[in-house]
Amino acid sequence: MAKLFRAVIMGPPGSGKGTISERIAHSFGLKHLSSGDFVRENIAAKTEAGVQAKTYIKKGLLVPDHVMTRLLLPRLGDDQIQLVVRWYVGFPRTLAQAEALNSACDLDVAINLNIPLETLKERLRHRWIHPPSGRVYNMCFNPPRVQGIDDITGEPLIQQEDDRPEALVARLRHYKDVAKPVIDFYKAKGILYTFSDTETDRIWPNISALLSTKIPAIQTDARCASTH
Ligand SMILES: Nc1nc2c(ncn2[C@@H]2O[C@H](COP(=O)(O)OP(=O)(O)O)[C@@H](O)[C@H]2O)c(=O)[nH]1
Ligand SMILES: Nc1ncnc2c1ncn2[C@@H]1O[C@H](COP(=O)(O)OP(=O)(O)O)[C@@H](O)[C@H]1O
Repeated sequence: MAKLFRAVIMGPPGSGKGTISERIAHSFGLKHLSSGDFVRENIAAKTEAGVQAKTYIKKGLLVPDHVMTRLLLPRLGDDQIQLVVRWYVGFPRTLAQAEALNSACDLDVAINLNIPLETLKERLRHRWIHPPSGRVYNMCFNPPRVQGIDDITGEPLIQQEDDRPEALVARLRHYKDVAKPVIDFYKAKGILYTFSDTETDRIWPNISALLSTKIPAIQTDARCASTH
């Protein structure tokens, strides 16, 4: 059986999970599953879970674990996401989710982004997204070519409801409380890699170097395993 590479990227809202995942997708050809995008798809499609999730997101709260795990666990084995590499963004976010994921599969790497609070607030004030694709822009860091318009499709960009300052402070405070046990969980497993900086451009080379050492080895194992 081919060995899968499985990784998660964790960090508070605005820490760069989406931005770094785009770079990983581009450099390593790995697709990812983003729990935030998935929640937003369910809200837009008005599924039962989406309707439930919306009430929490509007208040800047996490969606409860039983809703998240019911939504996401069936998708984690979805081969359309990736055959050899699975990359999860924004999940798990609580210890209960980490334990649920752990009983479904083993992870190889857990990346933890540690970014100062003031930097997060400043970034999210300027964040604009293209909901259908999940593409993220920042009016200072990576602005679209035309203000308010997605570069690829020409469709309008929006500011997310939960990036409003009232929801934001609650989200950032809550993140800190729930993330600590998850970080400790992965530290105890010996797979935690923490990156601290105010700039994605300074963090990215270190993440890229880490993945270069991990992914080829695992993909080589996978090729060997599949020939025996
Ligand atoms: N100024 C600045 N903005 C950044 C940097 N890295 C990411 N951003 C922007 O900050 C916002 C939050 O990043 P995002 O990847 O969406 O974070 P996530 O919530 O963790 O997925 C987005 O608007 C990004 O374009 C950076 O190094 N500097
Ligand atoms: N794993 C999760 N557990 C609980 N709620 C989640 C999870 N992933 C996403 N959400 C909900 O969806 C919202 C948007 O998620 P996301 O796009 O990852 O944004 P951010 O990292 O900026 O909070 C979160 O603020 C939260 O309410």
